[in-house]
Amino acid sequence: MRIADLLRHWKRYWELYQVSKANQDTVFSNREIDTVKTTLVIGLGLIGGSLALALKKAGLGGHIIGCDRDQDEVELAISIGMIDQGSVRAEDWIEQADLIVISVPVIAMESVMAQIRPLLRPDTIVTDVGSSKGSVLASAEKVWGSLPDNFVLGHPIAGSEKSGVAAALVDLYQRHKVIVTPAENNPQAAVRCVTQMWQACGAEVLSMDIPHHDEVLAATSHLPHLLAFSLVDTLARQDESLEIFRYAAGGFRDFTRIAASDPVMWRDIFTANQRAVLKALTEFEQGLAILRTAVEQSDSDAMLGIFTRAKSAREHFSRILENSAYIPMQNKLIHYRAAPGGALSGRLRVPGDKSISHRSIMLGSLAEGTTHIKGFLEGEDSLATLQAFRDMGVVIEGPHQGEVTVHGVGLHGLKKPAGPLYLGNSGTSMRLLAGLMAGQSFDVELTGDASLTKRPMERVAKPLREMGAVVETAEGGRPPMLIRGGQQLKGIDYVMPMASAQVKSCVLLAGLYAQGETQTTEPAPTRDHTERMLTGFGYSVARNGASASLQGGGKLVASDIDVPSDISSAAFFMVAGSIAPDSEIVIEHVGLNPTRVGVINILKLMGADITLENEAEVGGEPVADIRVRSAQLKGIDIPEDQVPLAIDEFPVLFVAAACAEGVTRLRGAEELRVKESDRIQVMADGLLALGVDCTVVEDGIDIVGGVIGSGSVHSRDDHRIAMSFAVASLRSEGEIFIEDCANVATSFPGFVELANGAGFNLSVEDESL
Ligand SMILES: O=C(O)C1=C[C@@H](OP(=O)(O)O)[C@@H](O)[C@H](O)C1
Ligand SMILES: C=C(OP(=O)(O)O)C(=O)O
Repeated sequence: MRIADLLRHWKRYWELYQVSKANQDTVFSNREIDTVKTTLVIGLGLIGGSLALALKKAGLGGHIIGCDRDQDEVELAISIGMIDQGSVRAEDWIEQADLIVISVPVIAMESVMAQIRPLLRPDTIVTDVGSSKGSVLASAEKVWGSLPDNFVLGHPIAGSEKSGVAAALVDLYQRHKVIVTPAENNPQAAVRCVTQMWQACGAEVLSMDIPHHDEVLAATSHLPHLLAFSLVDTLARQDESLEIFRYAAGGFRDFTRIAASDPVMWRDIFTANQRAVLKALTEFEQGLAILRTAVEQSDSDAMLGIFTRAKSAREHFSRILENSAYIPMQNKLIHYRAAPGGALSGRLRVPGDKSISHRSIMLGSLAEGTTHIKGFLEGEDSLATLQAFRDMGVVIEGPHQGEVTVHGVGLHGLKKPAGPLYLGNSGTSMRLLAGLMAGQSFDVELTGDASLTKRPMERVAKPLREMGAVVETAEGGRPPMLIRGGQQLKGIDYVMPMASAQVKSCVLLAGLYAQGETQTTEPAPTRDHTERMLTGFGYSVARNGASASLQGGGKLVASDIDVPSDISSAAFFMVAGSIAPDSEIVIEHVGLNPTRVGVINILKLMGADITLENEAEVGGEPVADIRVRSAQLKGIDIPEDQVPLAIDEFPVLFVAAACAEGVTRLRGAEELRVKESDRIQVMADGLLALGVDCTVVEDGIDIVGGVIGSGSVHSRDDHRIAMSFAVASLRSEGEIFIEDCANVATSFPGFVELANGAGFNLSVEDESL
């Protein structure tokens, strides 16, 4: 199994976990576990013993009886209060048990089942703890002919290298996962009972089918154990006195801890899950052979590729476990509580520009040579782009404090990814990648989170099809997008129906792979980072008024990139510094590309006190420090030509409008309705909840400046909405509670710390699972 597959499995775990979590209330509305008066645990090892302890502690399972083939273990279990009664003869207790848990090694399951069978009441619920489910099912089928209705297979993933009653822990299952693998004939009530039993022990219960379970476990648990056993054994054989272990460093200890696990149990597991383990082992051997060749040939690129991919996968995996990665965004539940008031002061630097960060990875990957990037935005959106290129075989080092090194593979060097490219919350990633993927030789599927899945993709699919690409979308032109490889694209002259830099960039990037000239003409100027960066990478782009064009078939030459701070992130502090009384701040090194400065123009028209200092040009993009002082803002009619130049800044501009004297009118901004949320409606809902008078129209809004009250607002999956209401608190009468703010990490990691450092008063409430 490849790393990408593993990650997908873990992601699936989380999805399943979400489902099980969501079902939890329903599960607990029918408490089958409460009807259990007698529980029989057969096998008092670490797993069975810990279960008995946890059930006792939870006061569930009624009378707990424990059996073990070792009389001493039974006596010990009784003496420490782990069980109420017990013996070495399970058959003596079967008839009285309402719930039986078979927690013996998989190899012994069949004989225990044979013991149970003649005495089992039809209404008794049975479950097991075997770590390979196919073999347990096979044993049950051998004993009963088919799996009894009330036998629900399960597997707690909470092993340890220790075993026996003495090793049992009352909290072994706390925050551990248990997988149940229900069969079609299992009644809901039986599945619920087993689920409730594990949940009562503190476990998170997931559900999956048996073959899937066995493959996931073979790859994530059985294979690592096999390798640890083998490595230690190999080294031990090399040096009979075991002298070598004296010098063993932490790496050896970390890697081989699990080689101290119970040999008999593991022999049984490998016997029971033989097929899936061998499959995982074959894939591992293939991976190892590739690495071996890389080492033999001193192939530095190949080694770096493997190591950086593995490092990023491992970090990603850790973040999943810490519940902080973007992939399980839906699992993160963070709210902001914004206390009213505050004056801002000091100098601050917001993170790197998101649009430029995306493009630096894309062009760096497709260039010939190595691209060094500084100031890269380590936000989830640009990291999604980075991961997508790693998934297509590009070696990317970093990011380490904003530094990234991309080992370009050339325009035709990408490899087919092992699965769909997951782009999280990021519209830019999906639309720009769609253009690039249209020119590849392989098929690709582009997917994203719930918010991205609602966004329109037909706007890029249509011109791509005109170029000869084969693009499928889901209903209504939404993601996922399936892009078929191997098509010869031809250049088109595309007159864009909407002002969108993403559409323009998509078409131009597809144009790199097209025969002849590709031209875009936009109805209004939009950000031109693609055009600038292509030029910086040695690819000629002709620009003529609203049109940009390029010839297909050229090449990109690696170029170093210094990403300026993101004006879209700086905008929150521009508005904050303007509306908070007695404030003066400097936002350093902000990118001031003329196609992005609408927010400054609009705020100045409203009377903001904004001045630029230290103006310079870095890597083809103008930058400056922005000084902002408090000012009394006034309502204006926002000039329509500024709309595309400030497209991402409107949520926070609406907050400025709410603090201004008079009415601010916005028109020609229907594009706001198809961002991460419908930004017109969602902002209006929040402003109204805070007592601000506003009226929504199809393409804009009228906001009457006045008093911002207090209350609760919702981000609706949109980072910029969350941050905008945090800014509003600087002038609110009371506290603003902002629901669902984890998405802020897509564009502005560290927002809360930076804002509080400047004078905000935000606290974070974490309701993550
Ligand atoms: O090209 C880009 O990097 C972006 C273009 C804009 O989207 P549209 O092209 O949909 O307006 C903007 O909203 C987005 O945050 C980034
Ligand atoms: C619209 C935005 O981003 P994207 O389209 O990339 O999701 C944004 O960051 O405001």
